[in-house]
Amino acid sequence: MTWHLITTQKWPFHIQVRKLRHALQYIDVVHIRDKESSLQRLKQQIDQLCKIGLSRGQMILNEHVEAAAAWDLGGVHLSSHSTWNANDVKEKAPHLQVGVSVHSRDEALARAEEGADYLYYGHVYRSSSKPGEEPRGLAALQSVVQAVPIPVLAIGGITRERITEISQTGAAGIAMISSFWDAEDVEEEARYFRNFKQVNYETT
Ligand SMILES: Cc1nc(C(=O)O)sc1CCOP(=O)(O)O
Repeated sequence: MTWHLITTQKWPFHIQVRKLRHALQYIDVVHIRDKESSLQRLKQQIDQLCKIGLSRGQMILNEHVEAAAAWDLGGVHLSSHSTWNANDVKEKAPHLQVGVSVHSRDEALARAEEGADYLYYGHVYRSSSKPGEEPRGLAALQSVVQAVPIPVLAIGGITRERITEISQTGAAGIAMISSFWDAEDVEEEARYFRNFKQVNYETT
């Protein structure tokens, strides 16, 4: 299972850096998702993450294709209503991994066709980040996983208790906000997800 940790606006960035520092050894990918900050501010944030030991290759930037390429990050993640598509990103910056958020099977098929490297499908469970919106559920996740030839990561309301059933759908991984950032012990939380990933690799 791939594990993406997504940054949040709920906690100030310096608090997120502090939390990340504790969990660093267990973290694979940090998706920097901040729709408000300037590019200058995002650059400062990325520099701070580098300083605590994350590599640029471990970072995915939300939406800012040119910046992700210029700063030599591992990838870019596009929202479902992005003005970019994966094909255009690949033409501009072939080395960037391109992820796209999708909310239906048809969207998933279209984004895979356009050349996305991976998808987020959600929200699978009720999520405080999507208040009042009905979750799409595990069966819908499984149907997307089966429809496309690229990895699908589950997003929305992901917790420890749910990752076994998520992995049973064939999903390639999980992406999360709250259950990491709001955990009392972020190191323990991160260790759990990392260990799950390793167990899962061994058994599949
Ligand atoms: C950023 C995001 N995208 C979603 C989608 O369905 O596309 S759900 C979501 C929020 C995920 O946050 P949490 O882990 O706190 O539920």
